[in-house]
Amino acid sequence: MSKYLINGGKKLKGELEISGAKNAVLPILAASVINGGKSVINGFPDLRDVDIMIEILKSIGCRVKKSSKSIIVDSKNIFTQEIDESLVREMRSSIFLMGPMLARFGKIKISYPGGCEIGHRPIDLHLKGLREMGVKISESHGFLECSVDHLKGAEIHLDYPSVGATENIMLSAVLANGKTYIRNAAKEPEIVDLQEYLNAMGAKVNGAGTSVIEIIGVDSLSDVNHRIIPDRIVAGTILAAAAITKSEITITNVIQDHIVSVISKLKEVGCMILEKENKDEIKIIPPTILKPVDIIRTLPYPGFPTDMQPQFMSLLSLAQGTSIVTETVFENRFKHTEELMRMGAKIKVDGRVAVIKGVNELTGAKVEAKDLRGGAALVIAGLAAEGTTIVENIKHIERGYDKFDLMLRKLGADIKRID
Ligand SMILES: CC(=O)N[C@H]1[C@@H](OP(=O)(O)OP(=O)(O)OC[C@H]2O[C@@H](n3ccc(=O)[nH]c3=O)[C@H](O)[C@@H]2O)O[C@H](CO)[C@@H](O)[C@@H]1O
Ligand SMILES: C=C(OP(=O)(O)O)C(=O)O
Repeated sequence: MSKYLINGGKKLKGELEISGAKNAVLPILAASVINGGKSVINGFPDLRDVDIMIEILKSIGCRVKKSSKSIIVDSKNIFTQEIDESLVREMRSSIFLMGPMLARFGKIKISYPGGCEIGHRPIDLHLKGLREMGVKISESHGFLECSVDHLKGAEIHLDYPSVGATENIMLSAVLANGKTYIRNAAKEPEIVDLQEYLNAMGAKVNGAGTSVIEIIGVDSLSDVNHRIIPDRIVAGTILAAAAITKSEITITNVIQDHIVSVISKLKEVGCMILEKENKDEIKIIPPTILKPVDIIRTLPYPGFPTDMQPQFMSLLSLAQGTSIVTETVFENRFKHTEELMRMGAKIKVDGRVAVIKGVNELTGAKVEAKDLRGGAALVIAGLAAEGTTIVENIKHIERGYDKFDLMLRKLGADIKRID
């Protein structure tokens, strides 16, 4: 089991370029099966989840070439619509194959997906939307068997703006007969990136980034070349690492509009944020004393992202005063708190609310990553802690951060990956 060994207390410095977004590249890779041709995907992050998605694509007949610059997928010769169960269980995002496979072949057999245990994570909204487009779905022994003669456009209202359901419905609607409207759609930037990718292959999708998305079905799609947007969660994580270590750093390849809610909370803890004129660079100047925040409430975009909640818990553990964090998106996303407490943090959790009483210092300890962002939060805490921190089970962290140790070492951190 690999782990990170961190000697805390070192200041970070310098500049770091942010990688492409995991949550954009995963649905886009799944979407590459729709066109029956070539997709060239640039600016991708080199992650475990990306490799699993590539394995899935290869296992159904796609030719995939991954180099340091791009992933090229040729989906012409797909020979099966059954997705390997062991791969699907590795990663939640395998569910994104439903929409594209139904759009192209009218069928798919897939098991329920695995992934980080941050909540129950049902897929009822995905299935409801697909059923409204004419898909017949039978569920037995943990498998979903879906089929449709030809998808038909539909008016779909989501009870909750689910990111995955919005994307799966978009993906199935691009080749459907007629128009589809998704109302109460999720507005995350990764959905806008998916729209750009689909439209670049000839789809007609409008409105991504707002709560109503219109998709006009087309007959066929062509080859495509696309660059993935920067990862707003990696950007936020690095800014949080700078804040907790009181270090001035600059990040590049960041879209400031995508992290407004995170920047607003960094300002509340006392950080100065200098947004460079060319708009894809941010410099952070942290205060000498971190201030607590009254309220952080995770919400769908543009609200404060649930994927930044654990990292802020680490940060607020060292603030001078008491902060309150409410997790509204996932019901089980506080697993990192017990580990933070081993490092000296003072946190009380009651249901979906965590009360964090700032302490003067965190101390290095042996801790375990229980999920992706919770694991990143422990690394950040380790950077600021006195002494040595060992973060175990880092396979979770490597799902979402492209060489996290290297990234932090570039900024001067003392962190080593040990196999
Ligand atoms: C690959 C990807 O993009 N992952 C992101 C995506 O996950 P994901 O797409 O899974 O997140 P959703 O927006 O779907 O989930 C949000 C909430 O809706 C619930 N729900 C969702 C679907 C459904 O059919 N029924 C249902 O009840 C979930 O259990 C959860 O409580 O958005 C999350 C919320 O911003 C982020 O944390 C994840 O990083
Ligand atoms: C929960 C996350 O991702 P996923 O939906 O891939 O599990 C995340 O990125 O924090």
